[in-house]
Amino acid sequence: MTFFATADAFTDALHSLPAPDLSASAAAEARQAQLTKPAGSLGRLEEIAVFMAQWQGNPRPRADRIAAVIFAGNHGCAVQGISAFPPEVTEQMVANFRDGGAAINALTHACGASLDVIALDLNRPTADISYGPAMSEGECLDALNSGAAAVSGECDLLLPGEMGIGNTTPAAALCAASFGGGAASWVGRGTGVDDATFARKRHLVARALVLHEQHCTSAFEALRRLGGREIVAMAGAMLAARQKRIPVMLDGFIACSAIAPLAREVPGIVDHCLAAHQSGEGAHGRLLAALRLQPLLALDMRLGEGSGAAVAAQIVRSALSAHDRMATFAEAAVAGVP
Ligand SMILES: Cc1cc2ncn([C@H]3O[C@H](COP(=O)(O)O)[C@@H](O)[C@H]3O)c2cc1C
Ligand SMILES: O=C(O)c1cccnc1
Repeated sequence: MTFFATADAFTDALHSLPAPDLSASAAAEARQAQLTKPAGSLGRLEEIAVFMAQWQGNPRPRADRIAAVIFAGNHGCAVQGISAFPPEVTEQMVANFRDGGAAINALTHACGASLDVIALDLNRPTADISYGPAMSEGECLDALNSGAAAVSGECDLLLPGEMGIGNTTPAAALCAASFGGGAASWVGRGTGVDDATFARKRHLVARALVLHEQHCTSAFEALRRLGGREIVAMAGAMLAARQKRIPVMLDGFIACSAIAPLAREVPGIVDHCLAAHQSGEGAHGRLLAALRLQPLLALDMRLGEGSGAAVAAQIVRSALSAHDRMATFAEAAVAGVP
């Protein structure tokens, strides 16, 4: 199904985002004020309940149907040796996801989420971003549409994840093109690369920026030139979720890099997103700050796959359980504020 027929259609969608339902959030805030606890004592759990209410348009929001979707893609630049693992691991991990053996399988099981795995042309890597654009316009649109098509309307919370050996490199390039600072500010150790590989990554991103940075005048063009199919698909899924008012739990550095060019163009695109955690990838803290998001967790995870999002989804479930199940002062006959 085609959600974005052209680059302009994608840009138009980005510039006409639905607003939150403020009557639902006001009703949720009013309920929080009546629950049997001192005001504010559940801290950010209270904010999460109100956040979920305003996007679901429901003063008693639900987290029964949590959907994780992993997008997988391969990267032309991976042949330069920029990961601690070889590119064939992308496809092998897709098989592992389908067999149920990966971290994300265990973590979605723990939080009660469904898991879809969408492999995007794994035998056709993107072009090397240090030599030219990663994708043609048509290829970029295909990836955006694959992402958008993966978002079911029957979903309370979306957890976009990714798998793509080498993808911390295009992710760093997207961050630099979106927020400045150059390669040195954004390139990190990914799967745990040694010093020589780290230097190669920085060099590759610096070259890609020389080639593309001045042409990244729109979110679409940044995604097309510097992204990868799985990264672009996450961006498409995040935008489609917003169009359906489905809240999104952002995972680590790579998931956040997907929304970075969109946020540079329209900062409010992150309003329906929560940041699950601060990843161990060095630049993730800087990226969260640029997106103006406060992570829920800091567990030194640095995996991707949507793993941090699946852990943080349990916090959302806790927040909504308290919001829905607690008694009010009146119901419990507890003396409230005089
Ligand atoms: C076995 C394995 C499972 C993974 N699951 C996620 N990633 C993560 O590591 C990759 C990014 O790091 P880099 O840029 O250094 O290649 C992505 O595939 C990301 O999802 C994995 C990596 C490996 C090796
Ligand atoms: O934060 C992430 O998303 C991440 C970091 C390192 C490797 N893979 C993913």
